[in-house]
Amino acid sequence: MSESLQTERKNATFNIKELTDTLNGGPEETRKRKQIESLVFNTPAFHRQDRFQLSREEIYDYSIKVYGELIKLCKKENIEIRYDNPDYVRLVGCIPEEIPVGLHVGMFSSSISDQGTEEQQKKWIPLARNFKIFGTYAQTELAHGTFVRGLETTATYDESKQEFILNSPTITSTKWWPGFLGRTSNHAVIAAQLYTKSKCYGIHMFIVQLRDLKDHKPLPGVTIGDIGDKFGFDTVDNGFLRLDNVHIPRENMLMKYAKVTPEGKYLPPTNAKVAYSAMTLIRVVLVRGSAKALASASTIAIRYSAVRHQTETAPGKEPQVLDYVTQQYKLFPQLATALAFGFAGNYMIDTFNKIHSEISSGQLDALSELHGISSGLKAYTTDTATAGIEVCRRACGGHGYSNACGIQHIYANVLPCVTLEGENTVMYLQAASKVISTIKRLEQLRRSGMDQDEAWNTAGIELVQAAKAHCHYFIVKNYLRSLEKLNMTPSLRKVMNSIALLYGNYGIDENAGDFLESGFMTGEQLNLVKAKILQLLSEVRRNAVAVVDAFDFDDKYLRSILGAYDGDVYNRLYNWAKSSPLNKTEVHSSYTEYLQQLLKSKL
Ligand SMILES: CC(C)(COP(=O)(O)OP(=O)(O)OC[C@H]1O[C@@H](n2cnc3c(N)ncnc32)[C@H](O)[C@@H]1OP(=O)(O)O)[C@@H](O)C(=O)NCCC(=O)NCCSC(=O)CCCC(=O)O
Ligand SMILES: Cc1cc2nc3c(=O)[nH]c(=O)nc-3n(C[C@H](O)[C@H](O)[C@H](O)COP(=O)(O)OP(=O)(O)OC[C@H]3O[C@@H](n4cnc5c(N)ncnc54)[C@H](O)[C@@H]3O)c2cc1C
Repeated sequence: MSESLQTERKNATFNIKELTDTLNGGPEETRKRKQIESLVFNTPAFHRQDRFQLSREEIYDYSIKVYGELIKLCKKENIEIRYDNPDYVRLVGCIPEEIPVGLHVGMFSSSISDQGTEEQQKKWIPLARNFKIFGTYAQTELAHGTFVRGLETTATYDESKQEFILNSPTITSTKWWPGFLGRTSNHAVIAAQLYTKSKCYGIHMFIVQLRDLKDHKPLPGVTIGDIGDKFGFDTVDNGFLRLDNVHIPRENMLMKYAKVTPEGKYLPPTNAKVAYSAMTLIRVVLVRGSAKALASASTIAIRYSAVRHQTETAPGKEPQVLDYVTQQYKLFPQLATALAFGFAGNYMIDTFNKIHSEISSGQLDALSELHGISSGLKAYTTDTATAGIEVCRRACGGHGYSNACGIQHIYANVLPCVTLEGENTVMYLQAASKVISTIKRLEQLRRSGMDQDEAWNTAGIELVQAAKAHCHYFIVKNYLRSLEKLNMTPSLRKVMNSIALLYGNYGIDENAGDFLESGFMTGEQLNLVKAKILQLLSEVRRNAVAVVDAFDFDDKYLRSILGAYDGDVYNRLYNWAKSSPLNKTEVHSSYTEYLQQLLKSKL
């Protein structure tokens, strides 16, 4: 155990277990979480020491093995695999890999339970829940992702056979990106333009079988595969799919809201946007996911900064890098942001569950509001978390560039979230319409003679800025309100208040121009904010390691040599390097192949 970390933990002014329980929702919640997590951390199949030295194919193979182990574990422990089952959420939450269950449960099954009729749910949900089928959610195409109304895949109703014919009419209509589509899934919920009696009724959702359940071979008319290597998400076979007049029964159209009768008559839904519900759920989940990812990166960087000593500030005195104010200014706002986003994630899940039950009972009024806030917060938290995670990685210096750091994999897994489930710029624009000052700008542009679309596009930059400000304001307000509601001992409350004040003041400092431009604050007041930040950094310094300890991430989840709980960084780093496949032999074969000839040649 690193002496520096021991001292940090001894100096803490609050009880770490109390904060862990507070963040988990109480001691009983902590107990349940740790009990469930121990199932994963004590199962060797879920962990590979050489995970970051595998090829793409080996990594995919490993992810499918983990998928199978997870399903077996859930069956053995009688944990129902539903996105609204807390034990299931705890279980998948401690597996730091993207595995197929996420899309199968979070989008494929949830689309059917949200938009399928009773009969359709009775037929398909048990098959999905018992993993008799593996599903994904195939909406995005090669040429369209954001513009859902512009998707080109067609579903044409054939009255004589009472079937839909699914077709990819152009190369650009090829489904492209859906997770676990390329090799894993044998079914998909597919978004397609519905045609009946030669009329188009827009995007609707259809259950389509893609592969044979006996030998997993693609069915006739189905061309399917992996889209190739990516920036990250290397466990995921994001796929492509082309459909050549694939016939499905009429009953495979999700018909809780919109319907097509056997005679081919289209019956519209009360709200066309209910078809988009699966996207909203994932956006809500991504808010909490961003918080967890930033908390993980903060844990690694702050522990490492407490262990790392660098540069003499006085003869013979080499301080911890965590004592440098610049290091504190990098890391403590990330820690504060992770806490703020955690509270925002809790709010979003509670709000989603409340509105979701209203929507399920047919009350659709709050759908638009839920869409606006979930889109805005998804964009704001994923943008901010990815940037903050990279700040944490850089704060680890040279070792931050080694895969032994562990932050790279957190970053690579969060980075696509700024695009998937709605490209962030476009998502901001879904919350901006609620911000008054921007509306005034739009009205001014309209008065100048522009039409709505032109005015909207011209005001786009301000719209996005307004949406970011709106989300930031919401997160600060929710953070303070959440702290007020929590029972905490005075010592813990003092620490949490300092961190919350740091988050608020840091946000003002980061956006000082907006506060000056709007006349909301003067230069003098902004200087007070800067002074307050310095004071808060020194307050947080004493407890920073203890606060990240309270997140209670197991070393097996963090997979970080720099951020391990015992802080034994240098021995671990040396052993990790020695285990690298490149060091298997004293002399690498390339020597005899190439270098030796070079040495001998008469160049
Ligand atoms: C861009 C918009 C938001 C709007 O598109 P548009 O063509 O401009 O307009 P529209 O379709 O006629 O809609 C305008 C209207 O529809 C509303 N709306 C839009 N989306 C939703 C929603 N989700 N819930 C509830 N309401 C929604 C909007 O608020 C508009 O309402 P309004 O007419 O103003 O009252 C929408 O199409 C959209 O969400 N695009 C992003 C596509 C997306 O998120 N794709 C995700 C694919 S699945 C995925 O990435 C999974 C990754 C998971 C993983 O890998 O783990
Ligand atoms: C790792 C990963 C996993 C994914 N998984 C799935 C999945 O499981 N299922 C699925 O269906 N899809 C999936 N997707 C696709 C994802 O949902 C889309 O990529 C995403 O919705 C963005 O759409 P796009 O790619 O068309 O980007 P585009 O919209 O083409 O974005 C390109 C640029 O255009 C800008 N832009 C576009 N429209 C507007 C506008 N109206 N106003 C202003 N600017 C605009 C954007 O801001 C962006 O800067 C996945 C993608 C990734 C990266």
